[in-house]
Amino acid sequence: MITIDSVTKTYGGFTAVNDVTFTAAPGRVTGFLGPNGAGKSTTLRILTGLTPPTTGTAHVFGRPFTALPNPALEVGVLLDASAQHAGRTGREILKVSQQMVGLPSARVDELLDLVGLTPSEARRRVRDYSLGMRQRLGIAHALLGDPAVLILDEPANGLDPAGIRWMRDLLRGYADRGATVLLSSHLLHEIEVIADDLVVIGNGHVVARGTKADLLATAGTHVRTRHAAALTRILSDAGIDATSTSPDVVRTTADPEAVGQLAAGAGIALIELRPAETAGLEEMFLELTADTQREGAAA
Ligand SMILES: Nc1ncnc2c1ncn2[C@@H]1O[C@H](COP(=O)(O)OP(=O)(O)OP(=O)(O)O)[C@@H](O)[C@H]1O
Repeated sequence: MITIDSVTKTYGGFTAVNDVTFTAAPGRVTGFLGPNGAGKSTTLRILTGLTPPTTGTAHVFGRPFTALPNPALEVGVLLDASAQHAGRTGREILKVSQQMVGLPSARVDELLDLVGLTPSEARRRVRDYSLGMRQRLGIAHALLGDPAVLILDEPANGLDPAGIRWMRDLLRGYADRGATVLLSSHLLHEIEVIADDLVVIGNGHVVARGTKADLLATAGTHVRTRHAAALTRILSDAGIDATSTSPDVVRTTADPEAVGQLAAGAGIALIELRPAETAGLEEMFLELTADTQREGAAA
């Protein structure tokens, strides 16, 4: 169980993480999403004791990470797959940790096998690893102590399609066996497929959190038109709840047929008209974080 309670982090006058609260529960994969610079890595660094919060608490199993007696046996962490000793071989990196944590030496081969690094790859120095191989080694390192909590920052980064599927199955298997899995990713499709719960962060604030099913099952109709403001006005005048969520998107509680008729009556051409529940994670993400998107900010 991971509990982040009212965590704020300021650097000088800049607030990187602002009153962030969420939990990640056992048996579930929690996806942590946000645009570049939203505060994901800072939150995960606070959670793993690398950065102190300015205020608030971040707990794993009810305690700060730094208070866990042998964290590697309880929490698997992958924050930066490139942050490994470049001059050591993959096997040596796992071996050092296996000895430090006090695990049987057979665990190293088990892990190499689990993450699909061959014996010859394991003998190569990490400086000669591809990004995907580093990522696999980083995942092996996180899983070494068979922890009940996994905290992974962009674990799919650099993996090929087969690798991404492998990782998805691996994390799903962990969660199904009762582990708490918290992962951040820019790969929204991956998160949409694997996550049970979502936390969306923008500009340091949590802008949405809940089960994926609840967050994606928004009732109503999604409309795209070059005349979003005019359509919103017409729907509102007809007593229908409608909001323009971005310059060319309108969300409304009316059904698609009613919206189509009102738009046709007003001579407004529609680009898209469909039930909102089919809207995917990408759309929800872009709408929720529209104010904080670099590209979207000027639109
Ligand atoms: N040590 C620091 N000093 C000053 N500002 C910092 C520091 N660390 C992070 N920040 C700022 O805090 C904000 C959040 O950064 P963070 O790395 O947490 O974002 P992120 O959501 O992980 O982004 P990305 O998806 O690009 O990795 C950014 O504006 C960043 O520049």
